[in-house]
Amino acid sequence: MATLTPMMQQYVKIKEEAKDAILFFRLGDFYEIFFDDAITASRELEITLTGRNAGLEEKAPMCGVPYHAAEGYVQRLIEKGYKVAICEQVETPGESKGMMRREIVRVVTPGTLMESRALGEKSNNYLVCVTRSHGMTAIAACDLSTGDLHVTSAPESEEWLKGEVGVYQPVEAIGDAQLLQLLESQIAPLERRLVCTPWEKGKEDGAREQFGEASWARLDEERRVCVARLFAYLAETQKRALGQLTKISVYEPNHYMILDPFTRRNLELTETVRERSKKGSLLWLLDRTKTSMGARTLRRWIDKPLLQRGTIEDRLEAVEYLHRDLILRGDVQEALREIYDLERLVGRVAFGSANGRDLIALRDSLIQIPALKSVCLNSGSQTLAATAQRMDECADLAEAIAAAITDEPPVSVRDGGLIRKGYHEHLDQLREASVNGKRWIAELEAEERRITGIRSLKVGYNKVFGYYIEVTRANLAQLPEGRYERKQTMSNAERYITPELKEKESLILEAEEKMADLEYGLFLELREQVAERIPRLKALAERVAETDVYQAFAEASAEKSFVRPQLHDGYDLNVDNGRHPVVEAVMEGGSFVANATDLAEEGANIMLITGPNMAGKSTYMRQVALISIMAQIGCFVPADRASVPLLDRIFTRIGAADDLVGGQSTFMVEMADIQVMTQQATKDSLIIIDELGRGTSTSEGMAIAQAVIEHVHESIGCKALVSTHFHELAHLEESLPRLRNYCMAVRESGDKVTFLRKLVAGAASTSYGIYCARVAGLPGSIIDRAYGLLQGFEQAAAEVAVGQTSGISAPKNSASASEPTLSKIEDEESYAQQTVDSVKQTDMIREESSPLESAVDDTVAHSTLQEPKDIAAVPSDEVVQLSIFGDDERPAKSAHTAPAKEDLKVKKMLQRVRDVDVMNMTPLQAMQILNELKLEAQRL
Ligand SMILES: Nc1ncnc2c1ncn2[C@@H]1O[C@H](COP(=O)(O)OP(=O)(O)OP(=O)(O)O)[C@@H](O)[C@H]1O
Repeated sequence: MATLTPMMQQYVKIKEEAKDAILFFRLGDFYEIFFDDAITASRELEITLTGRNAGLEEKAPMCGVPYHAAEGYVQRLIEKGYKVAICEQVETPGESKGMMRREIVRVVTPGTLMESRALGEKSNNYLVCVTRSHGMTAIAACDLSTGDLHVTSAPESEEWLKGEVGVYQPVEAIGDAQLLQLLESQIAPLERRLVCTPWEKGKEDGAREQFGEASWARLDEERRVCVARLFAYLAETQKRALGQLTKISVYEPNHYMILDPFTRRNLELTETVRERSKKGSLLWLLDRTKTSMGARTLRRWIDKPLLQRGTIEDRLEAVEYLHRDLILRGDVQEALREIYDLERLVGRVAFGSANGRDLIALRDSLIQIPALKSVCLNSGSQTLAATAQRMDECADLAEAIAAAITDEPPVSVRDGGLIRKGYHEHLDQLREASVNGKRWIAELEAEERRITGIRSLKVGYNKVFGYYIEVTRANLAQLPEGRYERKQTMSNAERYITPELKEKESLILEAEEKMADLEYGLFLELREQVAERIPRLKALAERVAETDVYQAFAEASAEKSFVRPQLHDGYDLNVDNGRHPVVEAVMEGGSFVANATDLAEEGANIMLITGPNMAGKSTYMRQVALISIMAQIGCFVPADRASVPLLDRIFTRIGAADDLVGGQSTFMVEMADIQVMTQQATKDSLIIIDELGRGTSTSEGMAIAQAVIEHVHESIGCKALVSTHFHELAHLEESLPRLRNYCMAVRESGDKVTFLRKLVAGAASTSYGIYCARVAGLPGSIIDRAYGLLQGFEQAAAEVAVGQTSGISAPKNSASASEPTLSKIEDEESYAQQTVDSVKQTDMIREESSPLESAVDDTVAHSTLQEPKDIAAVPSDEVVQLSIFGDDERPAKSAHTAPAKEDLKVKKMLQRVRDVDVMNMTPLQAMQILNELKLEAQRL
């Protein structure tokens, strides 16, 4: 039987330690990859797959990458979701007999990347560990590149876990297999990608030692378990000291507003729903930070609005000073501009990869601190002064670096040229020796020419023979006897040496070698000094980042005319002329229409908003949520005045892009969300539901919507904004004392509808669905027919309503409540059956089209409708609700007889037309559906 070669035996043994990673096996100047790893890597990296004799009958598949270019390849594999184990030769050639020793020196994983090229400057790169112990679920989130480590825990709850992990947008997760499964199914589809590794090993002693007895003692049991596991994973993959991990930031979940992953996405806090880009998000709007640390902190703040009023007021106080004092703001910005990414610099120092340039960047950053500090101390703001007071200038370090490192050091730390003259006596002597030696040699040429009289004589150098004197063949006769020793014969010349030349040469070479070693040693010493100050530097970075966020808030607030919100511990939320900050920012010409909000414990706390598509309902509801979030992160808000309570949670159910998860239908997702909401919302929460109950048949949807609204009203008592297409729900205002109807005002003139974007009291009377269909270009005959049918339906519904109590009641039996309107229009049995079928089919069509409703494209659909030229110019008394069916506009009343089969088709068609939710579609989807409708219409 064939046996593996000794080297391949070594490979196989090492590969055992890194089964889930691609093993880069160092052989000379290459990392070689073998067997299945080679097949995967050659495919993913598009490199040639070859074979190597491994002692087996067939060659082992192999591919390789040069060691100096490995970083890029490793990165590409990591980006594709692989882990890479780096195996190095850990002894120099010839050190021992036989096979050279090799070991895995590091396993690179998505969550443990240190190479800055692969890391987003303005975002963290989190690895999370999730564990279950002592009846609790714990989360530890770590960014190894900055040394950030956050830990928290809560009584076991999947909802909580999903929400909390989502905050970190992790790229990698480890811990309990079961919890990871949950994350894989729930978080991974929302985040870019999540590499999960079940991990049971803990290293409590190691972690305790790392973070110190005192901070360990403060951790609850379940948090210790979690941190210990995370630490074990890091220790095992990184195989080196992790000096950047100095502090555990412990927090309690109830210190922050809870925002579940959907709410964060729906409100577009850090990225947009559709493109998933930062542009168009709240983060994008507010990011006026000058440093990467500031940018990362801003993102964290936006993801975690505060619940302690004192801390929020502190932030607002700093923002206020910076907001009103332009010069102060300018000075702070100026000082921040020159500060590099201290956190990542520190990370590289701890990791051992910081070079001379990193230390110079550190020096330059530290030099700015006194100026920043003094500006903040003299700002008048207590918050800024307190932050500045805690800024450790680390002046000793700045001086040490300035004294040691040259201004423009090379990238490499091993080849010299790093250390300043005058820093180290022996180094200076060596330099002197080298310089003198070189000068002596430079002078030698002239001297020998003079002595020999040979003008073409020259002194040269090559790697094999070192320095030599070269004389051309033609001049050999002129050489004085015995002066030189022949070393090398060339075709046209002879090369000679002299003992003195050799002496100088060894002096120079020795000096240069020693110099490089000495410089490297001195550099490492200095880097070690920096490493000792990592906790101080990290604390400084935190303060700088905070200051940066304050000035960013102030800058954005000044530019966008935001005002300082008044926070209070009560219930009521009052906003005068509130705006949606991002919609406003992207709209040209400042035409955003501001709207007020008044939600009061003693008055109305539920707003039921009706109105046609595109009227601005979603924008308004999101704006209320955003104003609260901005206030609770300590930023000014887009309004003329805002008095806001501390919300413990914002819950949104906005029908956009929410059916991404697990292929569930929109309706199922909606119901699951509502279930969570009913369980978790408290009186201090804000609930926002857009298009409640739209995923199912009209009557069932309406019934569910009513039941949910009643529950919010009666049992939860929180503030709620609910939009609905069901105008019929307006009657709830009569039975629910704390609910008020609102609608978005619309003005009609002739056959044009103008959206005024103004919120007014009262309910909307129509949804303008057919109007939208006309604007979308459906044939006139269909539109006329649709109006005729609609009139018939309305009449029939009115007749039916006469015999019923007002409004609809929660259905006791959904079967009986599922087809009230259509089935009652006709009494013919066969027609009733057809109608039931048609309703069912309509429902199916809705189900099918639900994914189309998952994305919002306002702009294209928007542009198909007439817009007001100048909204501000619309007199307020014109802001009234009119029926689109002005008598003169309405088509002649058609005789309403028992409908023929065609009518049924038209009804179905009409139903679809009414259901088309153009605003919630991408342009492509809208075009597709409109084409379909046109074709169908032509067939009719
Ligand atoms: N207050 C406002 N001032 C100016 N323009 C606005 C305002 N509110 C919304 N808009 C514009 O109208 C567009 C549609 O708004 P929005 O999506 O909120 O409508 P909607 O009533 O929720 O519609 P749908 O029911 O179809 O979802 C927005 O993209 C924005 O461009």
